[in-house]
Amino acid sequence: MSRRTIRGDAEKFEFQAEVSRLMDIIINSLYSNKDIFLRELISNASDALDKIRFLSLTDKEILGEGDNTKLEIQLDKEKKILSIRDRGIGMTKEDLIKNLGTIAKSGTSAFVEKMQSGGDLNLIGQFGVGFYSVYLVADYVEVVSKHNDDKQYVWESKADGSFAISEDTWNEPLGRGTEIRLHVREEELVKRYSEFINFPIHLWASKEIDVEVPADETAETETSEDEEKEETDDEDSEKKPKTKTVKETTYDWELLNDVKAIWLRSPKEVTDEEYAKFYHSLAKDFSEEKPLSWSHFNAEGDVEFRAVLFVPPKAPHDLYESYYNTQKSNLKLYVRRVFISDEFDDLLPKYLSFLRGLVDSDSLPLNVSREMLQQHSSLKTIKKKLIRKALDMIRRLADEDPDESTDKTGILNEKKGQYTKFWNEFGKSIKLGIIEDATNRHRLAKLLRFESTKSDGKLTSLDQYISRMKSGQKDIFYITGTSKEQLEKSPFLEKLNKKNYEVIFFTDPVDEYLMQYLMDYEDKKFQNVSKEGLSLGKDSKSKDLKESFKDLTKWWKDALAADNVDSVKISNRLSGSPCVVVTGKYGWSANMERIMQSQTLSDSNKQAYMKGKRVLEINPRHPIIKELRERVVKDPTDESAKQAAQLMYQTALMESGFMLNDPQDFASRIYSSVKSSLSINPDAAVEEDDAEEAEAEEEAGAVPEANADAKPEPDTSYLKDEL
Ligand SMILES: Nc1ncnc2c1ncn2[C@@H]1O[C@H](COP(=O)(O)OP(=O)(O)OP(=O)(O)O)[C@@H](O)[C@H]1O
Repeated sequence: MSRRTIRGDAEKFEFQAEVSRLMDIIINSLYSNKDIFLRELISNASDALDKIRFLSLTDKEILGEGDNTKLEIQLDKEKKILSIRDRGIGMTKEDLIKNLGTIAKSGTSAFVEKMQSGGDLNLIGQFGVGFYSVYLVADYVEVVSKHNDDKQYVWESKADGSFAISEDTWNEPLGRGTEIRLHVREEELVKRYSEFINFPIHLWASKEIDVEVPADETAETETSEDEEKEETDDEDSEKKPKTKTVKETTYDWELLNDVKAIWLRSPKEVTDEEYAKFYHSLAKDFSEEKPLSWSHFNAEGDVEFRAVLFVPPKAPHDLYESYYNTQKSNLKLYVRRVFISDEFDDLLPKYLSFLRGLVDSDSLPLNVSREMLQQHSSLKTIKKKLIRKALDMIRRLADEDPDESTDKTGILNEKKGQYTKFWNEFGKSIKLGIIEDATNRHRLAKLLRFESTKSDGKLTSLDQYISRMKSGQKDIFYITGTSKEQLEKSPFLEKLNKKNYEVIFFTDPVDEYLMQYLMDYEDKKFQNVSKEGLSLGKDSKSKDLKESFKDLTKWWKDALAADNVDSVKISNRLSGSPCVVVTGKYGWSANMERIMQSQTLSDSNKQAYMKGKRVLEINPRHPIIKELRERVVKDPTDESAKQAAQLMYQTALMESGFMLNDPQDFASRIYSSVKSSLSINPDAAVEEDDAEEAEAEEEAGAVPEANADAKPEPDTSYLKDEL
């Protein structure tokens, strides 16, 4: 029995606020692709069937008897009610309250936000709130559910901020499972989305069939003249009993899908289109975009398994949010064709958690608990092979991309630019891989891309860098900072650019961590050009220069005693700038210091320790430096030389990417320098303004406006946890 009003005696509940907002958006949406609700419901039904099948592995009784043992989905439609029934695990009263309304998942508000900024409703399943898409087509929904541990209940809602639950005493008992009844606004129904669901889906459908019935008198008189003529021509026909064919409507369950397991087929027989469709149903990603790549293979030997891995076309919205805190793998594990879990975190390392796919193994036992399975020794082997295959697949993406090849003869094709696309979506994962996976570090480093002083605005690789190295160049040079534009102007690049050395730009905060782990590549060491140890070949004059600036460097070091400067040296990296501040080889770079200071929770003791030493490097050919040397040699107590030296140091700190400890001190030094260049008396005071003072007193009582544009702190929590 169905109705369109909420039962009066039902227990009423309010939807959690975010859920209610989400439903408002959905019910008022003008989205035309409304049939997505069906795939969400079929996918939920399939999940519920997976759950009961998994439980039945250890407890056969759980499936019950008769029809209850049939793991299937049924679609039925009468007038304006569409119902989808599964014999899955079902929901208890508490499940109904929690799952369908009162507990907002993390995806709820993320999805609401996305929708408010014009996001695509099609992505609803990826945010874990697919159920609510039923309100795209229905204005009243009933969920009848029976779980083995509870009685049968009905959940109902008109998406008006509340829902109601009643014990079900009027519907036919379901035995076990869930029936969702949609009271649809318009009549619509579809057959898609059922492909790749591993349970049979039956549709209660009407069929027109031809039936032979005896022809009666009236029928005969209605025959057309032509037919009559034919009949009289054909002598024999007159002797047969007269019958005619009429159309009759019958109802029956029609099987919609052919429950095939794509991974069991030979990769040669599966078309690209089938892989793309399989990916879409696996990832609940129903955008038009195809996966970037896939790998379908059969591993033999001690441990046997089949697997299909996909690189999605886009990174999920929360890929790097709390990267170190969540256990999330996107691989489905099957044992001998039976779905076991999609929460197995030990199949792939974290950094590859962006991959989608499934593994089906014959080498794992079926009748053990998930925990026991997690310990099984074969898993290690599976994981190792999966990583190899995944990295091969990513490498292939690069190899097949004509943009990646140095040989420019490659013809235009659809693979063009695909590695850049991959890199923009998942590059950070490759970097995290280099940090986390020592065994595959070299393989992952091959996949690394970056811009450099010679990459011409494009991405380039370490192999390409090496192929361009100057003869005699031993190290791979790089610099870190916030943007390429800022780094291009850095004084650290002056000499390197002049001498035509290539320097890599690393501008992602994670790059600083990356370079602590990536020490060398193909026997070449990495050298941060803002750190000590930069060698650009022998300079024959360096010894003499050092000697001739000894007075200045010693004097300057003493003058900066309070500033923690380790030494003052002649620089080999400067051309146009007078000086620069270099950090020690093993301490933090200026960029790293800035990153650490912006992290609210970072430990200040550790900061002081890691800051490492600072070296002021001076350009012996620069006129200011030459002048300073002369003055210092003449009179080491020269006050204006001291002032200038301090100001030069602070300016160099800034230019080298450091944050100043005391910006006020710096500003007042600049102002006195401006005064002297304008020939103003250094003691000249600022005039008083009576009118301004009076105004200031008046305004003191006013409430200041809140700053609505205040920018939130960047989220670097995933990095915090790394340390
Ligand atoms: N047919 C069903 N049988 C049993 N439980 C169900 C069924 N449909 C929904 N549920 C429960 O309700 C929850 C919410 O469903 P919803 O579709 O909104 O999210 P989800 O299934 O977790 O994610 P997704 O949207 O990706 O399918 C599910 O997690 C499940 O616990």
